[in-house]
Amino acid sequence: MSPPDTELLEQLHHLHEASPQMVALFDAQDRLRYANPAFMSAFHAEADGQTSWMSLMRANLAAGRGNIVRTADHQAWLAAAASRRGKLPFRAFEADLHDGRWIWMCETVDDRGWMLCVASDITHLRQDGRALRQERDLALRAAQTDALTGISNRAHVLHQLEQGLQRVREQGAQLAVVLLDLDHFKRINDSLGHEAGDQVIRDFARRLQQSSRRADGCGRYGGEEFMLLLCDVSAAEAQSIVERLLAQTRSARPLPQRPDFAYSSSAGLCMARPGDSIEQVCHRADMALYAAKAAGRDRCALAAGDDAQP
Ligand SMILES: Nc1nc2c(ncn2[C@@H]2O[C@H](COP(=O)(O)OP(=O)(O)OP(=O)(O)O)[C@@H](O)[C@H]2O)c(=O)[nH]1
Repeated sequence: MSPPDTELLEQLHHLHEASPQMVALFDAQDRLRYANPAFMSAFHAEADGQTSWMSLMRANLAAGRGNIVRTADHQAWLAAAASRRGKLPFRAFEADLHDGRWIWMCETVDDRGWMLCVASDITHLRQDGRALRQERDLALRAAQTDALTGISNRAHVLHQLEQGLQRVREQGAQLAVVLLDLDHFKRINDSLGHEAGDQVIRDFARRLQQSSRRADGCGRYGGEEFMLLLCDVSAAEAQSIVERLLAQTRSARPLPQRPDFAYSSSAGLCMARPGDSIEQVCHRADMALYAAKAAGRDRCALAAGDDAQP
């Protein structure tokens, strides 16, 4: 091997001094013999040739800087870390620093026991992971949300209905399933325009959501049709919740450009039975909605059989 080229070594040294990577060299007695500025600032180290890894770590642990150690017993941690240190020709691991950084530390040990430590700041990887999770959450939310109203879409409210039916089946829970449909909505669209129609749909969606509790579910089922799922209520309790919603809807004036404009909604309510499928329960609620429309609209009708329940 040819003797080291001084110019090359100087260049290497110069780059290490300027690098954001943390570089350090420990001798066979584990004394810090070289540390670049990035390493010195991260670990509050001084490469004076006297400081050992153990004393450096001990000082940092006492001062709450350098590596974060998630155990109260610092002595035991130091002993365990020392016993692992320098035993393999190469080792890489991640570590959290008190300054908020997350680093990837690589240790290379030669056959004389000298150790080169090179650590990279990988905090951005964690942030990238967080951004990815946020994007996934947004995509999931978008897939469950109706774009016009911001409440659950049909697929999501049907998913909630499926879960509700499972609770009815397995736990004997009570679940009221309500289908609601805005009255004469075609007329609203035809006379005031589609944009006004959209405003009315949004107004109703907001009222619907306000009338459902955290455990309940609601969503836009179709164009001007909505579903409300009320948990742990009797038919009579569900009916009074729906009547209240219909009364609020009746007195709403959702169009600022037409302060006299009012609208209404009809509802069909049925109680889920153990063993009901989504189709069965929706069919009964739909029949009840049809009955509410036929009886003059702006009312809540109970499905046959549910009207006799207390
Ligand atoms: N503005 C608007 N209109 C919609 C939307 N989705 C569906 N519609 C309209 O809603 C109307 C529904 O009309 P119909 O099903 O005939 O019922 P209706 O006029 O409400 O009458 P009843 O239900 O019998 O009281 C249709 O004119 C659809 O075009 C929407 O997102 N925005």
